[in-house]
Amino acid sequence: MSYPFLSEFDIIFAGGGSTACVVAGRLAACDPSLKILILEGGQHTLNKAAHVQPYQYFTHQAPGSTTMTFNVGNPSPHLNGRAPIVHCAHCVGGGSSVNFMNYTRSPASDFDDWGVDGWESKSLIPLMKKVLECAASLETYEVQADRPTHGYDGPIKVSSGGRKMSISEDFIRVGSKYHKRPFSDDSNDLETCNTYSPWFKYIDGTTGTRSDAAHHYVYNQAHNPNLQIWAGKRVKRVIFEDKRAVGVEFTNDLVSCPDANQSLSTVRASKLVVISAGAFGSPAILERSGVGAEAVLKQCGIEQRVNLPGVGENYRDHNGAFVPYFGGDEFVTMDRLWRGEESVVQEHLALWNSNRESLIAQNGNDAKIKWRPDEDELKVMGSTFEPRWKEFFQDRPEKAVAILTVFAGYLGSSGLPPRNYVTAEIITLYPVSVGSVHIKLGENGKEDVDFTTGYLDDPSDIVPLNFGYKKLREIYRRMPSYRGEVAAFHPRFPEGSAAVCGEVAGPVDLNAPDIIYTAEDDEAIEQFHRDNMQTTWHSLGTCAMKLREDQGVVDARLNVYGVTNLKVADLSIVPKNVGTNTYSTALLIGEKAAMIIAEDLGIEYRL
Ligand SMILES: Cc1cc2nc3c(=O)[nH]c(=O)nc-3n(C[C@H](O)[C@H](O)[C@H](O)COP(=O)(O)OP(=O)(O)OC[C@H]3O[C@@H](n4cnc5c(N)ncnc54)[C@H](O)[C@@H]3O)c2cc1C
Repeated sequence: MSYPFLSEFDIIFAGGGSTACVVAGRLAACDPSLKILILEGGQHTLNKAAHVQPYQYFTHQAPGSTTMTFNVGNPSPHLNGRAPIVHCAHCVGGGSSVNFMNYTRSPASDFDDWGVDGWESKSLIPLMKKVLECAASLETYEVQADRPTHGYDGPIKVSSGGRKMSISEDFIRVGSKYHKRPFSDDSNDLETCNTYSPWFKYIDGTTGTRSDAAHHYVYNQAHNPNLQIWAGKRVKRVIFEDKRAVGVEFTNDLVSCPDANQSLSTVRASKLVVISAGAFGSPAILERSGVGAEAVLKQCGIEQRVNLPGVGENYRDHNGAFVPYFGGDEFVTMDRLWRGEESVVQEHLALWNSNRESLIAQNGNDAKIKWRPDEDELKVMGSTFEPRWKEFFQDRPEKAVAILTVFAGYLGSSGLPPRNYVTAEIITLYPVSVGSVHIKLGENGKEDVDFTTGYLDDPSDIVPLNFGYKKLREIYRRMPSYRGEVAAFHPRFPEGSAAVCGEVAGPVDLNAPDIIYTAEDDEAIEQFHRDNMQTTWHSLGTCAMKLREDQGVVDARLNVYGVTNLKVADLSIVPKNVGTNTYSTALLIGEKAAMIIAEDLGIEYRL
């Protein structure tokens, strides 16, 4: 069948998020004559304050936001019947344009665990720092000089952000004393964990702006007419001639352009189609193109082109809980800015425009521990976690069970009274539970999503959350800014319990006894997490790079099995979870994908 193609490009990217921008930007820089098109469902982000000014990151989660897609999961008995909502980005630059900007890297061994040729840590580390003659590194690490695993000449800037938060300094000081863990100034060296450390950010230390993939890989090549971004365009499916991908079909995106017509257009790709629509978008495009499991396609009335039952399976995320506390009035938090108090915003904008030592270049989150339990903690965590500890963590000192941190400010959308808050956060890093994301035909005959998060399906997954709640509470109780718990957002402890929450005058002594929790209290914490645990926005794995017979979707060179001229490049290819906030992994996959594609197309890779 032949199609009336609108125009022709060498490479078309279906989706213009973090990874797509890296790949497209690198290829365009290597060969400016290459005709590249990025089709992105969301809108442009170029120089828009909500994307460029770091402090605004949480605005993207507001109800009605058009820069996010709100994916509603199926109700789960492990979440007390709740249907969890997992957001993903919907704008040029994808997650890199809306994320919290926390700079974290996984242990090098995570990549070795994938077991995929060419993706071992020894092949990937050179992409993070400049050791390859032909390539620049992906980051410029502004916080410390001469660190062997960091890069110093890449487009993505890593700094400590604007004005430092004293609450985070207290977290490191109190945490390391009370929790008896050492301090380290770099827990992102691909190995170190279990230390109290500063948490650096994807923020340019000179300009105070977000270091996203859109501005730093693609928008900065606006002089090249061969690199085009068409925003507000939703890719429906890949077009094939026999088994060869030759283009894509797209329409106006209903969220970005609600009034535009919904007619379909096609563009031709003479060399390659790269699906880069993230963990939700990429499997959906494959399934709409007839690549996937028979039952899924049949339910949607789509003719199967390639039987790939792994498409949409292997969904993974990290598990998070955000718990607010009252903070002392005399401490600096992000609350007044986040509430939009005009005088404070103007004051900090003026600072930002002059010397950048401003809260505009902050996310309120300057410290963390990548935590591993010690013997005593493991005893308290009990037998439900023991098998998981022994099988995965025990002999691997570089693998953390969770990240514990505090935000200086209330990170939530409930209208709390205007005062100072601190939010404690736990992110568990290698949950066992796995979910899936597929398209389905909704009751109205329109396409819908059939999304199972898998959250807390495995009994071991809730244990670190429960333990982390108690540990973070003990740490924060000892910090100078502590003024008690915002009870409505904590577990409902029974009346008379020593754990009952509420406002207090100030912190307890560093050596004060820990709160003793009864079995009933523990049950309240368990129920709290089943009712409230949430995504950490680290969705991945749904087009896994594995052997085809092992439910793989792409091979080690990112080719989709069973067809030609079609690759996937984004976090959906990650076969096993990574112990990190995932922007670093998306950047790395982008760098690696660019080299693979250049090699495939015979382009000299020199930057
Ligand atoms: C709210 C939030 C906070 C985060 N915080 C951090 C953090 O602090 N630190 C960190 O390291 N990581 C963080 N992350 C994670 C990180 O940003 C993501 O893991 C990463 O950006 C994913 O990259 P990707 O290329 O796989 O997908 P994305 O960047 O999500 O890109 C996919 C793109 O494809 C587009 N798309 C989807 N379907 C279609 C279609 N059919 N047609 C056209 N376009 C389509 C989407 O609109 C999107 O722009 C956060 C993510 C979010 C969402």
